[in-house]
Amino acid sequence: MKVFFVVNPNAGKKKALLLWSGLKRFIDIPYEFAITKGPGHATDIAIEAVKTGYKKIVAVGGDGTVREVVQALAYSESLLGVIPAGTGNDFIRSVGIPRKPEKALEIIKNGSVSCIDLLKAGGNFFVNVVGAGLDAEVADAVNKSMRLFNGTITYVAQLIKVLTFYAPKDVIIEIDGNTMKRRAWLVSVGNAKYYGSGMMICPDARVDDGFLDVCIVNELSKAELLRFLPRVFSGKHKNHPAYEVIKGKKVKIEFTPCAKVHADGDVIGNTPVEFSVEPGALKVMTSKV
Ligand SMILES: Nc1ncnc2c1ncn2[C@@H]1O[C@H](COP(=O)(O)OP(=O)(O)OP(=O)(O)O)[C@@H](O)[C@H]1O
Repeated sequence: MKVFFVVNPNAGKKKALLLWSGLKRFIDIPYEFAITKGPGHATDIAIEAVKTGYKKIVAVGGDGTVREVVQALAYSESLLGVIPAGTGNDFIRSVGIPRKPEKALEIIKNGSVSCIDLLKAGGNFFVNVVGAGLDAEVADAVNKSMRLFNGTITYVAQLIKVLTFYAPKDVIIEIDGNTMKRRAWLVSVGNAKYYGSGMMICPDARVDDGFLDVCIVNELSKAELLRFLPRVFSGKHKNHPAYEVIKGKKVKIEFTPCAKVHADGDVIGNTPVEFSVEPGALKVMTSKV
């Protein structure tokens, strides 16, 4: 079965091409590849590869590259493979794809196939976590910042800046027709567990359970929030009284005043927003789920 690799040279702070050059000598199966030329190109390449009949399409990049390739593979018979070459690589953490490129290549050659769910919003598919509120506001500030320092320093600096003006907001959340009102810092909707380079915001989310995990960080003081957030890396935040999880298939979120919406850390608009789960919509080459 011939394999097609979609390589994003911009991924991993532009180190993905070097990684790909090193990996090529380990590929002892028939394959073709293409290098992306800019945002959105990975989707076009993957659509063409599916049309041409390739059954295994491999994203060589980070979560952004995976997302672009997934737009072409959702509900198709073609399998997604991933060679992690990005910065955060959050998707592979949830589906059992190894971090080391050579080991991830083994999965492409001999791995098993898992059917996983996708998140859908506004006609687009997402693999990890979407949501609205504080985290989207911080993601926006980070993406617009000069990024003079490493990821964590930039994130913490922007979080502190955002906290000078941002406060919890009233939110109406509708999950499968049931409406609830909260005052919350943020609402995350997880297909998978991780976003933001290893933050386990939805620790109980499973990519193959047919449900979304709606995770709410309810109102707490700024001082308590700053103690809460570091615990998200280990998942220990889930026992905090301000944290709440509800599983569902269709979710509507409406903040007052409106809040920014993110998908895997990229701002995609403002609330109100609707998300749904697409059960088993993607076939992935993996060692386990
Ligand atoms: N040739 C290119 N030049 C510039 N940008 C590109 C090119 N090809 C793709 N891109 C864009 O690069 C962006 C970053 O890719 P990706 O998310 O895979 O890497 P990353 O940000 O390093 O990893 P992660 O999302 O896991 O942190 C994507 O938004 C994609 O659209």
